[in-house]
Amino acid sequence: MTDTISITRPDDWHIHLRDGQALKDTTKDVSRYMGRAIIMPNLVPPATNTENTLAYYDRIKSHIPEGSNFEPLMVLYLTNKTSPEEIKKAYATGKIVAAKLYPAGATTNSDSGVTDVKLIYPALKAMQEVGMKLLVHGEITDSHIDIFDREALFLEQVLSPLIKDFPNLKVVLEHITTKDSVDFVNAQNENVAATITAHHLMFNRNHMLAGGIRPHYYCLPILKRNIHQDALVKAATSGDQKFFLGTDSAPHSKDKKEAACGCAGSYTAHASLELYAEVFDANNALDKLEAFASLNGPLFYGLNPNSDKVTLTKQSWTTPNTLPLGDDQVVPIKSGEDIHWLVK
Ligand SMILES: NC(=O)N[C@@H](CC(=O)O)C(=O)O
Ligand SMILES: [Zn+2]
Ligand SMILES: [Zn+2]
Repeated sequence: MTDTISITRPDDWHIHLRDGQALKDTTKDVSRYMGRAIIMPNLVPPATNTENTLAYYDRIKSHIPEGSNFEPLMVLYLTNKTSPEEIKKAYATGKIVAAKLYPAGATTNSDSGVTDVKLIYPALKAMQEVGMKLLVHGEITDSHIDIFDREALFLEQVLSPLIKDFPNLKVVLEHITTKDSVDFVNAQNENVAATITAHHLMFNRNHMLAGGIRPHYYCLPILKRNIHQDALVKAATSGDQKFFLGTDSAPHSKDKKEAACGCAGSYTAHASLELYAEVFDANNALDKLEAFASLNGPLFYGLNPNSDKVTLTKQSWTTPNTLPLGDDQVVPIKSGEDIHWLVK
C-alpha cells in the first residue's frame, strides 16, 4: 500500500473565486497548493472586457497569502457583442488566456451569455487566429429539454458544428458529466479536451436524490446516473492527455444552497487534490494522478508544468461543517466527514 506520493504541483483548470468579501477565503484555499488556476469570469456584473478582467486579476493577486506563488489565469466572458478587437486586446495582455462560452441562461450568472453561437463567430475567428482557448459550459438551454439530456444534446447541436467551423480553435469542454462527452472528446483531434470535477467522479444522482435531497450536491451540469460516473472515472484515471483537473469549485452561501430554490454549485477547493486522490486511490490509479492533475492541463494550454512538487499522505482528517465565505458560510463537499488523504 502506498501511503505517500509526490507529484508535480497541480493546477486547477476551472474554478470560481467570486469577488468582494469572499475573495480572500477562496483565494486562500486555491493557493494552498495549486500552482495556477483558470478563473471563471461569471461575476456580477461579469468580466466581459479586458479592463474589468485585469482589475479582477489585481484583486485576486492582492489576496494571495505570503509564500504562495499561485498565479491566476484569467478568462474573458463572451457575450453576443464581444468583438474580435476585444479578443486580441485581451489575449495580448498575456494574463487573459481564454474566453468562456456560457449559453445564455445555462448556469449561475450566465444571463449575459451567448444566445446564438453564430453571433460570436467573429470573436471565435479571432481566437483561432491568436491561439486563445475557448472554454465551454456545454448545455442546451431550451426549457423543454430534460435537464439530464442537456449536455448530450449540446454536443450534437452546438459543439460539433462549432468544431467543424473552427478546426484549429483549442476548445475545452468544461466539467463534463456524461459518457457521451467522454466519447465525443475522445473522437476529436488534440485541439479538443475536457476538465472533470472531483464531485462528478465521487457522486452520481443517487447521492443527491435518494433517501433525501442534498442541495450541496446540486451543481450544473447536474450529476447523472452511475454509468456516466463510471465513464468519467475511467477517462480521468486513464492518464489520457485530453482529460485534466478542473474542480469547478463554486461556492454559494449556506442559506442560498439550503433554500426552496437553491443555487447550483459545489465547493471543493478546501480539499480538491485530496478528493481526487481518494478517487484515484479507490480505482488503483494513483500512478495516473500526476498526469491528470499536473501535466495534461499545461500541455493543452501550451505552458510548462510547475517546477516543484507536492506530497500527499494517506492520513484521515475531518472536513469542517462550514468554512468562512466572506460574511457568510459555505458548506464544503464532505462537510463533517473524513477525507483520507492530506497535502502537507
Ligand atoms: N457549476 C455550477 O453549478 N455553478 C457554477 C457555474 C458553472 O460552472 O456552470 C457557479 O458559478 O456557481
Ligand atoms: Zn459551467
Ligand atoms: Zn464552473
